[in-house]
Amino acid sequence: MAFTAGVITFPGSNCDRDMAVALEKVSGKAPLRIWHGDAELPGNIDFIAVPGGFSYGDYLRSGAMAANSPVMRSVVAAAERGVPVLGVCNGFQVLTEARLLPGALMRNAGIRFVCRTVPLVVENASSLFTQGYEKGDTIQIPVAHHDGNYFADEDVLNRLEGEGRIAFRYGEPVNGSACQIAGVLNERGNVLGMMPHPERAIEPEQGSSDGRALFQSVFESLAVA
Ligand SMILES: NC(=O)CC[C@H](N)C(=O)O
Repeated sequence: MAFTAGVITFPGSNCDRDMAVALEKVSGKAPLRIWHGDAELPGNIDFIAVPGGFSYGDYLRSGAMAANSPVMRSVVAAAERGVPVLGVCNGFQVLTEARLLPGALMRNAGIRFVCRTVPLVVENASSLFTQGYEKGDTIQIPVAHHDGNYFADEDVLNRLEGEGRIAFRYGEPVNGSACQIAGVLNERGNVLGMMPHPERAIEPEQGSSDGRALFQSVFESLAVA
């Protein structure tokens, strides 16, 4: 496919390569690798992935320092132009800290790092990221985080619910997230943040290939855009 995707790398990112491999496997084209200090994104960028990891060692708050890096000003501008942006795990934390998504990711309710494959229920199957699923599908996707406990005030939670912006919910208790929220969309629907890692569930050898449909959805939506 003729799309230009990009994967951002911050100091401490550790899922950027996995994300790049997943994007290449699904689209057939290697994404650009973009460094956090690059203030300019290529003008032809069609899709941006903000990957997981421990940017800046999770100091201050997970994602807080990365959200203030030069590249994020361009990511925010691209999101405002309608470019699809996916934040996974630490990427989700970065997107909330950059105010592209509402709410915050707090320390897991059980205090421990949670690392296992969990069931996710697809709540919105009409977004550009989730149109490859059916509403109500339960998919198996790995999580690996200590700050995945989604928090937002009641007004925000009601809005997210009412506007169909909860993309995924956990199918079982994982980290204490409000309303079991695992992934949320922005108002326009072109930014998705999720704690589980779809890039780690691309091929059966990984234990699940349920994440593949998410990337396929993005590339298919770019094809008709
Ligand atoms: N895998 C990750 O992206 C980890 C995210 C974050 N550093 C946390 O543990 O909450």
